[in-house]
Amino acid sequence: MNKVRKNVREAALELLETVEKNQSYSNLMLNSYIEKYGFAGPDAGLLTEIAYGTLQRKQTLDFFLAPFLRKKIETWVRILLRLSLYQMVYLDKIPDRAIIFEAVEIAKKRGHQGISGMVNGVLRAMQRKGLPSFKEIEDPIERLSVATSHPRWLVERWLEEYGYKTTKEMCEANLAPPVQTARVNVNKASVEEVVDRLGREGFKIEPSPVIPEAVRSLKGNLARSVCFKEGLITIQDESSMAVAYALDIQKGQHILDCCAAPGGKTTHIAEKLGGTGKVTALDLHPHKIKLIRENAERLGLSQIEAVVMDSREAGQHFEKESFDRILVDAPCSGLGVVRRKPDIKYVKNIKDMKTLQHVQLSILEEMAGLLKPDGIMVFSTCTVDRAENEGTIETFLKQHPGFEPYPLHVPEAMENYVDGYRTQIFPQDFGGDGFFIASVRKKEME
Ligand SMILES: C[S@@+](CC[C@H](N)C(=O)[O-])C[C@H]1O[C@@H](n2cnc3c(N)ncnc32)[C@H](O)[C@@H]1O
Repeated sequence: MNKVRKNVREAALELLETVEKNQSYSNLMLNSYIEKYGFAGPDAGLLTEIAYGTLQRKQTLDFFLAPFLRKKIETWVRILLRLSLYQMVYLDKIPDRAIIFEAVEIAKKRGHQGISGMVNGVLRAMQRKGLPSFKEIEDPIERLSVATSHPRWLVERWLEEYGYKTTKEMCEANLAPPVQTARVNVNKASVEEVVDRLGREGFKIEPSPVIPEAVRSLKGNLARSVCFKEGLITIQDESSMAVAYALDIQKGQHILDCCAAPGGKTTHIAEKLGGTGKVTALDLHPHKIKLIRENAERLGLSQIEAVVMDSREAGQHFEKESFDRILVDAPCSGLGVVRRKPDIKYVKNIKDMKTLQHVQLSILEEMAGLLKPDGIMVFSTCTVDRAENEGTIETFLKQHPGFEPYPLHVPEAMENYVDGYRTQIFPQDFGGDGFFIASVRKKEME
């Protein structure tokens, strides 16, 4: 099928308008735009850079623009100004005159002469007069919020929960693009073999300093590698890889992964079982269960059974106390992954977090009955929020005297981040996603 040719910046404008209007997730939208307009290579890279960068720095760009805008402007014009300014300030490969020329052409096509003149005038004035300084913002909380483009309520919440230094480092780390990492399927190849093979495929690879079975890609998208197609690797963040360690897996065990799609952790668990035991993977949605099955097949992991099920009803389908280990990788606010999904920081709110905590507790509650005595249950989220993380697991422990904290197992390089039975990983710690992991044990006699 012939794809409609589209200019990269016009596509970026369209994508950002859709994200803003529908509050839809930028990472999903990006893939569909790349597909829709048939972008590849440098064009796909530039679209990603402009769309993510503009979204990531939205508040900062609006602060820069404010003194140059005299009246209210339409949303698409604001987005066009933001994405042009993003390129002028943060990308050094494209000359300003080319950026302004393109912005004016898009404005002409989309609007009338007046709008294109205004876009031209604003961008040229910014070029001439320079940008306002963050030093003009007296309130330190507001300054951090604007300079790092994190909503004020979130900065205030993190300041209260983690203090100024950690919050500032986290907000800054959230602006840096993540390094792509992959987990080696050690049942099929060693890390050295995979590093060597990916190197020969043209990728720039180094072994992970944090996770023994992981590699980092300094150049190239590993999802396009032959190693990926042959099931030698899985694209996964390093923090996420720590979760399977927490389960303290022994060969032959039956493990339940009750919020499993797309199966990043399910497949890691199965790899750790090394062809023994069984993993039962649940998720709410049939299309997501399909992803788990596809991943299991690609990796050659036959001991995974994926089932569509609401894990809050799992007690009706499985025998009581029938699993050796249970993973609750719960639905969460996702504030640990804003580097990958910048829209999260603008759309989530405290109400969402309370609702999610309620869901998390209902899932943990249902799972409690399915775990064998002496079994271990791990609760994890990809968020950074004390109430949602520590709050949920502490509430669970209070409500379930038959459970106790179990010392958290992590790879050696992560031991410094552990606090007894739990860890809150920040994006600035070793470059992984913000993640929370806690492990609890069911006492022998409940
Ligand atoms: C954080 S994601 C899981 C990521 C996955 N563990 C991985 O590593 O690839 C949470 C998942 O939980 C699923 N989910 C949410 N509520 C659920 C429920 N009540 N029962 C089963 N799955 C649920 C969502 O569909 C989503 O796929």
